[in-house]
Amino acid sequence: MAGTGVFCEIIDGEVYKYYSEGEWRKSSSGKSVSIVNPTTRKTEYRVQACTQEEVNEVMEAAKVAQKAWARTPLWKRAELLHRAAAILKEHKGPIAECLVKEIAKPAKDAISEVVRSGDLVSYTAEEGVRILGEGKFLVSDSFPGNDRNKYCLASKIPLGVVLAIPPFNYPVNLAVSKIGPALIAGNALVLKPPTQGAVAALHMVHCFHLAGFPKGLINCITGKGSEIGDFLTMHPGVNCISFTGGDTGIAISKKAGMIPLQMELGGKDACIVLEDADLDLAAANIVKGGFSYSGQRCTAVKVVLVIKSVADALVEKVKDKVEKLTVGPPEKDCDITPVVTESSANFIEGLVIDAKEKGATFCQEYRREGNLIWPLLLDHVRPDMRIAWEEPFGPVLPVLRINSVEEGIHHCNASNFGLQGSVFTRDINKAILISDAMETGTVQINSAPARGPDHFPFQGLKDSGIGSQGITNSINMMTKIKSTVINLPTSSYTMG
Ligand SMILES: NC(=O)C1=CN([C@@H]2O[C@H](COP(=O)(O)OP(=O)(O)OC[C@H]3O[C@@H](n4cnc5c(N)ncnc54)[C@H](OP(=O)(O)O)[C@@H]3O)[C@@H](O)[C@H]2O)C=CC1
Ligand SMILES: O=C(O)C(O)COP(=O)(O)O
Repeated sequence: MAGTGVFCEIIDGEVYKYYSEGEWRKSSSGKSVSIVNPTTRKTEYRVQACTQEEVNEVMEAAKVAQKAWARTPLWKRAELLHRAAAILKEHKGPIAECLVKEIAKPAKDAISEVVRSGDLVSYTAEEGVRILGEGKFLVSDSFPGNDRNKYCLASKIPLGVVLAIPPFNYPVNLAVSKIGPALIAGNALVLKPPTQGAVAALHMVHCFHLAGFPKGLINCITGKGSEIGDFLTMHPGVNCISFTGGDTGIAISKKAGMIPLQMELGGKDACIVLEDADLDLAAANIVKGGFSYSGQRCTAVKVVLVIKSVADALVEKVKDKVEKLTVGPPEKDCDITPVVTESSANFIEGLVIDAKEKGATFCQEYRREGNLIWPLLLDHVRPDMRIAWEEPFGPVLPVLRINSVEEGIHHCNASNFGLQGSVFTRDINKAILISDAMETGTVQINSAPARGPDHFPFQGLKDSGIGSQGITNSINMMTKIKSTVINLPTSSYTMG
């Protein structure tokens, strides 16, 4: 059970502690932030509302710990990460329990998130050993006018302190996807978990604590992003920010100093279905892509663009599958569970009402109880409706009927987002041309958008992000190149 057994030291009475200098502490603010269970809409947990002084302490501790960590052999860093991954998986039960209660993630998916996180950390350790264990050796005579008298040794060095800010929908997985790469590359880390999901994240941090990482190397500050966010992201002690979330990321990128930024933001992933598509395959992927975790994934299918001649058939197949989705509490492992907050449910409802007023066809009756919204397919959506462009982050999926592939590509590229897209066709040549034309970070051919497998590059264009994630890219992003040039008194040619 959460907060008990090996986790008993992370809680004080009713309030979870924050993690600083290798210890679980109570904030001197005397204030806490409540986490409301999306299903019961009652306070489930409380976390510390950390102060600016506590942020300063954590940054100072991280800076000191990083220096020693950078001198720790790479294989030892990897060994500790493997240990943390094993502990994380061993304690998947209580961590998943928090995900169910804090963010209403269906029970099975909650377990999968923790297991996937353990695997991610292990893979990161192995990949780090491979890619950080080698550098580049360059010689000068390949550039015009130079003799072979300079040898350049280029290697990857840590950045310093990485600030990691994940979103509510993957509070554990999108935290470790930042923590793992930061640590293997020799950085220290300050985590600011999302408020909804903070307790799951604190349990995950404790697994790193139990693995025996040095004091101060990993830290976790809790509190509302709107209150301590700016202080954290503009803190002079931060050398890199890795953020996943919504528009907040755009604001952060404008305020942050001259430091590397990794931003994974929103998406409006389009699914283009051509007349020659396997409609059963397309329908299955549209339902899985559009409705898993109730549509609260940045990579969810968020708009279907289907060629008119096959639209009736596709909509019918999707509708049949939507009607089979189970709706209810996450504890019962239902497909559709309550969305994360009441304000999120209100926002989704606003998009639905707008579509209704402008004449969209409702394939199901709209139904809502509290934060629970029944899955809804909206047909005959037109570009003048908000839902054609905005990201509901909920179980509501619009279908736009298109006359041509060009119209579909135009709609996709007119969006300010550019995360992923997908295309369904049996013609691989057409699929490649469409993929090239879509202004998105990834295009999936004959499958729904998805971030994983976690070692694949994952990036958004336009307002969907800066830089690229995926294990290898994140490790590289959290390092700098350092060159040492050996200047020889005379040119030297091997075997020359
Ligand atoms: N591209 C991707 O990989 C993903 C994108 N997303 C996008 O994220 C959005 C939903 O996630 P959500 O968690 O609500 O996103 P938010 O942008 O609201 O929050 C993300 C994180 O930022 C924190 N935060 C809030 N304000 C600040 C601030 N001023 N400074 C620093 N940090 C701050 C939040 O903390 P707190 O909770 O305390 O407010 C949370 O930890 C959707 O738009 C979705 O598309 C989500 C997942 C993945
Ligand atoms: O946070 C998200 O929504 C993602 O990064 C998507 O991850 P997924 O494709 O594995 O659900």
